This record gives sequence, structure tokens and C-alpha cells, in this order.
Amino acid sequence: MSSKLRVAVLGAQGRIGSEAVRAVEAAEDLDLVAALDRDDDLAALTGARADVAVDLTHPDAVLGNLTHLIGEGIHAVVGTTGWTPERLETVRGLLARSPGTGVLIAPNFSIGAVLTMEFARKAARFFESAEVVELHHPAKADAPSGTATRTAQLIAGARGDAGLGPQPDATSTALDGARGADVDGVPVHSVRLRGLLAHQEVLFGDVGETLTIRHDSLHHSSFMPGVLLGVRRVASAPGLTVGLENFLDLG
Ligand SMILES: NC(=O)C1=CN([C@@H]2O[C@H](COP(=O)(O)OP(=O)(O)OC[C@H]3O[C@@H](n4cnc5c(N)ncnc54)[C@H](OP(=O)(O)O)[C@@H]3O)[C@@H](O)[C@H]2O)C=CC1
Ligand SMILES: O=C(O)C1=N[C@H](C(=O)O)C[C@H](O)C1
Repeated sequence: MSSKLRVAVLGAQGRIGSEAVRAVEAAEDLDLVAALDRDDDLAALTGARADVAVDLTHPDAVLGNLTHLIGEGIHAVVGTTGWTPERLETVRGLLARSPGTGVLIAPNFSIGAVLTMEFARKAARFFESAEVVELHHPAKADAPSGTATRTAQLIAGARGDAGLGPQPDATSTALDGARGADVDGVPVHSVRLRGLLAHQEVLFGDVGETLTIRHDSLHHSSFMPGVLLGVRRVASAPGLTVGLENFLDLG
């Protein structure tokens, strides 16, 4: 009998899901046992004896999918975005009833984006001002991106730990949205532009200097090493893990 890890992909016909299907098929230690999309019955996963499912669907679908996966004890690697603290708490509640099951929620699977978040977290305490600009293809459902939201949360956490107060901003009159979305006190600006894929700039400023950290995903293949790492590691991390950095030795 094969000792390969049995992997399913949900959202298999989507932009990143179809790339994940190809990546799993090409990996010698993995067996693609199901490739499901909208309207397919998740019961097929049990029949296929999936060990791990990769969810690359839609923010409206992912929680229902996770409820099923965790109920069946199938480990999950989730790239789908749209997470709030309340939704994460729901996942923790589901996992409490299935303690051997692992779920990785990765706002971004690309190593460059994970490093951008890590560098931003480290830089945050040294600068009075911080803003995030994310730029994506116009078919994206959610704004701000999951990556930008997470980046802003990490910056806000580091600012809080360092005792930094609110950012300087004298704006007293503005059009709706002109100063972006407020994520824990960090402004996040979303651009949707034909021709783009997934890009982010983190801007820091203090007296007399600025620091810009920029990352560009130019092809969906940029996400695949992270997807495969998550698939290989998630079963050994029961409970909820948020962020691929937890599976990387970043020092
Ligand atoms: N973490 C990361 O590194 C990355 C995350 N993402 C995220 O992944 C998600 C998908 O992105 P993308 O591929 O661009 O989107 P797409 O719309 O191209 O793909 C999503 C696919 O999932 C299908 N789908 C919708 N609902 C369900 C469901 N209930 N069950 C199974 N399949 C379903 C869609 O069908 P239909 O078209 O009929 O709606 C579509 O085929 C987004 O949340 C995006 O932000 C994307 C890239 C990288
Ligand atoms: O929808 C996308 O394309 C992407 N979604 C993720 C996000 O919202 O951060 C990851 C990456 O930016 C691509």
C-alpha cells in the first residue's frame, strides 16, 4: 500500500486551486485523491480517504468546508482569506471537539510575503508612521487582502508592545476611504488593477527617513512551495496554526 500523503484540493478549478492541483500531482510524496469545486459533495473526501485538504475557495465557503473537514478528522491547509478574530474563534471551537486534527490558515503562502510580514513586524517599533498598500488583480473578492490585514495586525501588535501611541495624522476633512481601512490603527489601502497579481508595500516613516518593504507575486507558482510545506507539516501540528512562518525556521 502507498505511503504517500493523500491530498484533496477544494476550489480546484480556481486560479490558485488549479495551480495547487498541478503542484500536488507533481510531488512524488503526495497523492491527489480529490479535486473538488463549487457544488461538489464534500462526502467524496471520506470516500477518497483524504488525509489533508487544501482550501482555496471563497471567504463565504471556507468556514462550512472547515466544519466538514474537522468533523471528519481531515487536516486542512487554508489559503482562503476573509478571516476575523470571531471566525478564527469558531475554528478553535470546532478543533476543541477534534483535538488530533491540524488546521493551518496561511494568509500568504509565498516565502517573500511571509518575510515581508516578518520584516515589517521587526521594523514597526522604530517608526512613528506605518501604512500598508496592497495591490491585486480586479477579480479578487476581499479587501483588504488577508496578507495586508495580517501585516497591519503584526505592525499594530509590535507598536503596542513598544508603547507607541496613535500615528501622527492631521487629516480633519477627507472623502470616504481616502485614508484607507483602519486595521488596528494602521491604514491599509487596496488597489485593484487589471494586469496585477498580488503585491504589497509596507511604508514606514520617521523624522528625516522612510523605509519601504515591497513584495511582488508575479505568478501563482510563487505560492506553491508554501502550499506543499503546509500539506506536509499540518498533521504534526494539531490545533490551529495561523501563518506559514510557524512552519519555517526564521530564527
Ligand atoms: N494564502 C495565499 O497565499 C493565497 C490565497 N488566495 C486566496 O484563495 C482564495 C481563492 O482565490 P482565487 O483562486 O483567486 O479565486 P477563484 O475565484 O479563481 O477560485 C476559487 C474557486 O473556488 C470555487 N468555489 C467557490 N465556492 C466553493 C465551495 N463552496 N467549494 C468548493 N469550491 C468553491 C470557485 O467556483 P466559482 O468560480 O463557481 O465561484 C472557484 O473555482 C481567495 O480567498 C484568495 O484570496 C489566493 C492566492 C494566494
Ligand atoms: O486573492 C489573491 O490573489 C491573493 N490572496 C491572498 C490575500 O488576500 O492576501 C494572498 C495573495 O495576496 C493573493
